[in-house]
Order: sequence, then structure tokens, then C-alpha cells
Amino acid sequence: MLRPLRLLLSGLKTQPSRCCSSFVSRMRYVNRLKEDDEACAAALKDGSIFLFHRLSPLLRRPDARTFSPAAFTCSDVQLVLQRLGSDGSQLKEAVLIGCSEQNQAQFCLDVGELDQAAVEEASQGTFIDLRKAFFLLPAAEAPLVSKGQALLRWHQTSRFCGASGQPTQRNRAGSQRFCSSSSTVYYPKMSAVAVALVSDGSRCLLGRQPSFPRGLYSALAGFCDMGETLEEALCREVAEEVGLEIQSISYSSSQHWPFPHSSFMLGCHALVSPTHTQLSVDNSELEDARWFTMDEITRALQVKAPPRRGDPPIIWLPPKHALANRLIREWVEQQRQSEGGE
Ligand SMILES: NC(=O)c1ccc[n+]([C@@H]2O[C@H](COP(=O)([O-])OP(=O)(O)OC[C@H]3O[C@@H](n4cnc5c(N)ncnc54)[C@H](O)[C@@H]3O)[C@@H](O)[C@H]2O)c1
Ligand SMILES: [Mg+2]
Repeated sequence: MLRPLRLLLSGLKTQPSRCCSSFVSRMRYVNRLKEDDEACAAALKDGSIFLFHRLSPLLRRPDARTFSPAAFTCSDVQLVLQRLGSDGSQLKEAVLIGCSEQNQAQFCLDVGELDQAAVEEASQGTFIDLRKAFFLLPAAEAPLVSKGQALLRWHQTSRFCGASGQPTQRNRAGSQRFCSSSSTVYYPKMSAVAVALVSDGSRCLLGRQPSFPRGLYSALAGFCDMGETLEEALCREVAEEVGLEIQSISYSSSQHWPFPHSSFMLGCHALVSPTHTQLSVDNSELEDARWFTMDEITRALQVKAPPRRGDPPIIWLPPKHALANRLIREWVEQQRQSEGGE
């Protein structure tokens, strides 16, 4: 069947270009969708949509051991919405999250106004609180869902302009909001957090907040203050929380962390002098902080699940999805290498 020329052109416009590597073309495609409302609306029709209910993602269980975020086509979502008596105009609220390796634009949509159980039944999935869902999902899929939730949360809490008090309007992709009264453009925000695995050369330092589950210890972390560099934030946080002075810092990697809101975690390794390791813990911030030997860390890394009520006390570490876990594993690797080199 012949398609009208306008549709053909818009079809071309909504596909990633084939002139560059697939990564480059996908990134440019997503960038174009953020800037071009029409292209974004067309991409939604061919895209995949991840559903949320009051910020909890919809997951499916392909088998008894696996959870995965449920991706729907636009027409699937329209059918679900219609079945539940909605006119489908809600689809305009979908927010662009990215583009799959199969070149399909990915969106998220919060259907919080609809009955949760009814959507679950119609879509054959379950809405699960992100604090649980994040750790049930494979590490490769959790970031997409947490990015979707972070964007949806930002829209829900940015409806009004802080300067004029007037309602803000979003672009089609949901990558910005605009106040026509004060001419202010708002972009999604993340708070920068510095996280450091502090070592004295042979041991590493972990702490716990009173709110942590029993036995959980993690790397020291803190929100960056306005105007601070990453290095300054790390030195200040370590000084504040445990009373030590950092001698050197090496950057490891970063992570988007959705809890409690959107944080941009910057992970580093930090060294203190082995002659200045006496801790002075600020108990208003930390319940405890301790030095751990390689043996203790190796044992803690082997703990597969948090202890249950009544289990003997045990030290366990943040799960694999957390940057702190990565820093701890990197430290173990560095220690093994330096032991092997001696
Ligand atoms: N992904 C990981 O591996 C990992 C590891 C450690 C910590 N974290 C996260 O890092 C975050 C910060 O760690 P922390 O709690 O030790 O920080 P922190 O030591 O700075 O203490 C938190 C306090 O800082 C204040 N604060 C200052 N700026 C803030 C902001 N922008 N948002 C919220 N509170 C702010 C608040 O009073 C808050 O209670 C936490 O949300 C934690 O979940 C993640
Ligand atoms: Mg802290």
C-alpha cells in the first residue's frame, strides 16, 4: 500500500540515521527527539513504553527467578487505557527515557490515576516499589527503570515555576519544562553525591547509618555542597563523619542513584596515612564506622542475602547494583594485585 509522502518523511525523521555508528546515531536520535516535539510524538507511536503507578514500575516474571520491566507498544497501552475507561490522552504524558539497541525510542508513563489492580490485571504485570524492584531487576535493566522513575518524579514535583508561581509546561519528550510568565527553562535535576572507599593501605573503612538494615556497612558518602569540587566534598565528608584527613584520591566511576531522590554518585578510592587511622565517628551522622581487613571483606562479600530476623549478627555489604559494592570489589582486586606483586 502506498503511504502518503508526509508520513514517509515523518517515518524517516523518527528513525535513527544510518550514516554513523549505531551508538552515535542512537544518541543523535534521542537528542533530536528532545528538541523536536513532532518527531517525538511520532516516535512514541513506534516506541516502547514502561508503565509506572505512582512511581512504582510495572514488572513481569518471564520465569520464577527473573523479573523484567514490562515494555509495551503504544497501541498496547492505548488498549489497556481504553479498557479501563480512559480516552488515551494520557499518552501525551509519556516521558522519553532513551533508545534501545534495536533503535526503538523508549518512554515511561505513570498511570497513577487508574486503579492499580485493574492495570495489573489488564497488563499482566505487577507494580513493585522501586526500592524493591531496583534490586530484583538484572543490573543491566535497573538503571533504565530508575531513570524513568526519576524523570516522572521530577515532572510531578516541578509543575510550578519557583520564580512566578505559575504552572510550567513540558516539551513533548519531557526533557524540560518552561514557564512562559518568567521565561525560565527548567531541566531535570540530580544532587551530586561523593562516595569514597577509604583505605589505609591494608584495611578499608566502612560505616553505617542508624537507618540501615541490621549488619549492613557501606562506603562513606555525602552530598556535595554548592560550589565544592568532588575532591573537596570527599575530604570534607570524611573529616566530618570519621575525623580523618584524606591524603590522595583516585576516581573510579559514577552512577545514577534513585534513593531517596535522584542522586549522581561519584565514586572514588581514597587513601589515609596508615599512621593516622584513629576514628572519631560523628554519631549524629553515623551509628558506627570501622576498619575492615581483607579477610572480613572477603567473608562479607560472600553473604548472598540480608540476615533474617532471629539470624545471628552478620556483616553484609551493599548489593551489586550499588556503586559502593563496585568500589569494595575494586579495592579487593587492588589488594590481591599488590599482595601478588610483593
Ligand atoms: N549507590 C551507592 O553505592 C551509595 C553508597 C552510599 C550512599 N549512597 C546514597 O548517597 C546519598 C548520600 O549519602 P549520605 O546520606 O551519607 O549523605 P550525607 O552524609 O550528606 O548526609 C545526608 C544529609 O545531608 C543533608 N543534605 C545536604 N544536601 C542534601 C541533598 N541535596 N539532598 C538530601 N539531603 C541533603 C541532609 O540533612 C541529609 O540528611 C544517600 O541518598 C545514599 O542512599 C549511595
Ligand atoms: Mg554520609
